[in-house]
This record gives sequence, structure tokens and C-alpha cells, in this order.
Amino acid sequence: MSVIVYSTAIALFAWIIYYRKAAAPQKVKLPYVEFDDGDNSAERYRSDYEAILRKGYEQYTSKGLPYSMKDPNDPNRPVAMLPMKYLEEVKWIPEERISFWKHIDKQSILTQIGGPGITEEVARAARQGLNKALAYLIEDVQRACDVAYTKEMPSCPEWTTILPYPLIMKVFAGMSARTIVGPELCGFDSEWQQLSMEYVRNALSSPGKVKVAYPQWLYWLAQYTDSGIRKMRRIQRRASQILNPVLQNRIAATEELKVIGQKSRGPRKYEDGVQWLLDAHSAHGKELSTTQLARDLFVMMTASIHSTTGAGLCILLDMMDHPDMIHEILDEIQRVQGTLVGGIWTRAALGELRLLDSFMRESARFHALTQYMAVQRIPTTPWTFKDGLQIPAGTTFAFPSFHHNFDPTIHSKPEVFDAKRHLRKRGNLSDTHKYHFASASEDSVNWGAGRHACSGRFFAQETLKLMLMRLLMNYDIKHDKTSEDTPRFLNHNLFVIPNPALPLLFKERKRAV
Ligand code: HEM
Repeated sequence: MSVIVYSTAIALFAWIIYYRKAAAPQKVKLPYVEFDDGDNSAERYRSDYEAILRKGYEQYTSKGLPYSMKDPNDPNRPVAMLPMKYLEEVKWIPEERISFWKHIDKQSILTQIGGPGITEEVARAARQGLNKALAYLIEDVQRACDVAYTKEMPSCPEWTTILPYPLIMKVFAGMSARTIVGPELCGFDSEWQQLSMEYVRNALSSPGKVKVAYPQWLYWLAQYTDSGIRKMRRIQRRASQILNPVLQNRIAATEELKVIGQKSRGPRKYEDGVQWLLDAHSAHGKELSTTQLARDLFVMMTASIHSTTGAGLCILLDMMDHPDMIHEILDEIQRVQGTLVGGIWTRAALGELRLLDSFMRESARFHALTQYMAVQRIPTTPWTFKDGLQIPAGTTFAFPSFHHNFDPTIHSKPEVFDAKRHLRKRGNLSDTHKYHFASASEDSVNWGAGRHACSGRFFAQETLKLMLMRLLMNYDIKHDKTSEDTPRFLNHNLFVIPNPALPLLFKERKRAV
């Protein structure tokens, strides 16, 4: 008897050892960079990743060498930081092999708590639907911008304190509602807008709480116990209801078009996120339910709201540090505005705002569109680069976008904010797609790269131009001396965001420009 018990115990012990070894993630074999002074606490990393990335850039990536460091999204294995020479090899590898969406899942944990994730249909709707229809949407988006400013901006005949972050966010939400759900639900402060903003708020705040309160294997439980996540589910149910008639309209319009057999060159009856998602699902032979529609639209909102707001505020803050440029930018705006028919902006006209565009791209270079690293990917099976570098399955690798932006071999005098830098670069080029704000050109990976490069970046570019123009033309803006101690930027792990609590002073111009 005791022999049986003894043998069983040994077998069990051996199995546990084997299982733990098999389950333990394989570690990447690269030099590990950490803080020299011995303080490698979680808090230190949260607020000072930039220092580690700078050290890694100086010692390794700028010299074409990879290294590893603590991954804020994965306590079990480090992230591999790669020099740019590896980028081409992974840009176009299929998602199933080198995954971006798994990185998003790891970072946001939304799919692990019952929330939505990026899908092929979401990516396709933005890449093909939004980008193709963008030229037709500018007029409506401009109108939504005007309505939002009129409603949100207080009267300020004298210098008035305003928090620009929530202002920009609200205005962008108005513009994106028109684009994402179309004319039926997009009214300013409509139920859709309130639901979607509340959803995004919870989708961004709840995962952090879950990560602290639960071990990873119990994350799934939070969808039943966490009030924020339960709220997201309630919002999703209500959103599905109000989206139903909108979806039916898109289905009917698509059927009508099939019957007429019309292959028109212009916009269809509806050009919006609901239509593009319907197109994308149909293209994959899938039926689109209202629940899936709500989830997909919320993914788009979550991807776009704070990223665009953050980039917009970075640009505004840079403008205040370079007031000399504001006059030149205003001259350019007025010159182009003079060519508009009925004061309506077009994509072509927005494209003529080359100085404003160059300023925006320089701001994006300085602040890396609020992220220290880019092109984060996770191999689904072990990946070997051509030179033999191996990345184990499940280990994130990434590229150092922020420090790349300050590399003197890429940009001359990188520490100088040079608003005309990209204008000069574009000057002699026949390729008009390069070096404008939304370009994923080779001198920057701020927008990512390859098959997953941000598909909403052209929309972000045009909405930011419309929003910034309206502010510059109507208001003088300056820093509030009483809030000099308020930090302008906040570090959080791999993000550096303009402080949402930073107030600025606004004063109406005597005569709007
Ligand atoms: C300034 C604003 C924005 C910034 C800084 C930004 C940044 C990014 C970045 C860095 C990526 C990952 C790219 C990669 O790793 O290769 C990305 C992907 C994506 N973005 Fe944006 N984004 C912005 C605005 C938007 C907007 C307005 C939308 C939609 C309307 C959007 C939708 C998406 C989608 C769907 C993806 C995933 C693409 C794919 O997997 O194929 N983004 N974005």
C-alpha cells in the first residue's frame, strides 16, 4: 500500500515539475536593462519608463542591437526592444503569425473580462470604409465641429480659464459620432454620444482595477463582480437597441443598391461606421448582429478618442511655446480659406495647409503621439529573424518610437522644435504621401507600421486640423500663470500624455480671423 502511495506521490510531484516547466514562458535571450541605482520597483517603472528606454537606446538599439526590459503588461516575461533594422521583416507578416491584437488584449485585458477586441472587420471598416469615404465626410464633420464648439465653448470676452483636454475630447466626440454612427444618432450630446463616452471611460479605467484586484487566471470573474465592467455590459445592451434601426437602414440601402446594380463613383446613401462594418462582415460572409455592431463601434471609439485628444492637446501646447508660428499658420489658413466655396473645407483644401501640417508632424515627433514605443507585436509561435535573433511565442517585441524621433542620424538637431522641418522635407518630393502628419514614412513609427499601421490616422489628421483651425482663428490662448506648478505632461508606463487637468486661458479675438 505504502509503495503505491509513495509511487503516486512521486509521479504527481514529477508531473507538477514537468507542467510548471512546460507552462513557464520561455525567456528571450537578450541583455536585460534596468535602473542602475537598484530601485526597480513597479512605481519607479510606472513613472519613469523613459529613462530605461533612453538607456537602452543609447547602449543598444541606436547601435543596431536588441535588448530586453520589464514589460508593464506581462509580469512573467520581459519585452524585447528591437532596433529599426528588424522592422521590414515583420511589417507585413499575417496577424495569425505575428499579432498586434494579442498585444492590445494583453495591455487592455478587455477580451479577458468579457469586453470587445479588435477584429478583422473593425480593421477593414476603418482601413477601407473610412479612408475611402473620408473625402465625402469633411463637410458634415466640419459642421459637427462647429456645433460642438458653439455648445461647449463658454463666452470669453476676457481671459477665461478652460480645461482644453475635455473640450477637445467633446468636440472630437461630436465629429467622430457623425462618422461612426451616421446621421440618425450623431446629434450633439445625443444618447449615443453619452453611452459611447461612458463606455470608453469604463473600458479604460476598469481593467486597471481588475489587474490589481485579481490574479490573471481570475480576470474572467470580474465581468460579474466589477461594477465598471457590469456597467459596460449595460451600456452595450442599450447601444444595441438604439443601433438596431440604424443597422436596418444600412441593410435596406445595401439591398437597394444591389437591386439597382449601381456602381456609382460618389458616396452611397450612407457612409459611416455602421455601413462599413456591415460591408466588412458581408465581405467575410458573416451576419452582423446589433450586439457585435455595438462592440465593434466601441472598439473604434476606444482606439480613437483619447489618442486624438492627446495628440491635439500636444499640438496646442507646442503652439503656445512657439507663438511666432501661429501668425504664419493663420496666414496660411486665411489664404486657403479664401479659395473655399461657401466656406466649406474639402480634403484637398485641408491638404493645402502644409505649414500647419508640418507643425503637427513636428509635435508628433516631439511627443511620439503620446507613446514611448510602437509596433508592439507578439509572435504566436517562436519567431526567428533572418540573422538568427529568436523571440519566443507570447513574448512582446517593440520598437523605440520616441527615442528614434530624437536620433540625430534621422533628424538633424533633433532637440530643436523646428515647425518647418517636414515642410522642407516635402518641398522637393514628387511623392505627396510622404512626411505629412498622417504619413507612416520611414523616419517615424509613431503611427505603427505595415499591415496594422493606424487605419484612423487620416481621419485624425483632418479632424485635428478642423479643430485647431477653429481655436486659432477665434481665440488668443495662453498659459495660466496660476497653474505653473501643474505638470504639462504625465508619465504612465509606456505613455506620456498631456495633463487633462492643465487649464489654459482663452480670450475671444475682437474680430475672428
Ligand atoms: C492621433 C490619434 C491616433 C493615434 C496616435 C493612433 C495610434 C495608433 C497606433 C500606434 C496603432 C498601432 C499601429 C501598429 O502597431 O502598427 C493604431 C492602430 C489602430 N487605430 Fe489608431 N490612432 C489614432 C487615431 C485613430 C482613429 C481616429 C481611429 C478610428 C476612427 C483609429 C483606429 C485604429 C485601428 C482600427 C487600429 C488597428 C489597425 C489594425 O490592426 O489593422 N485610430 N492606432
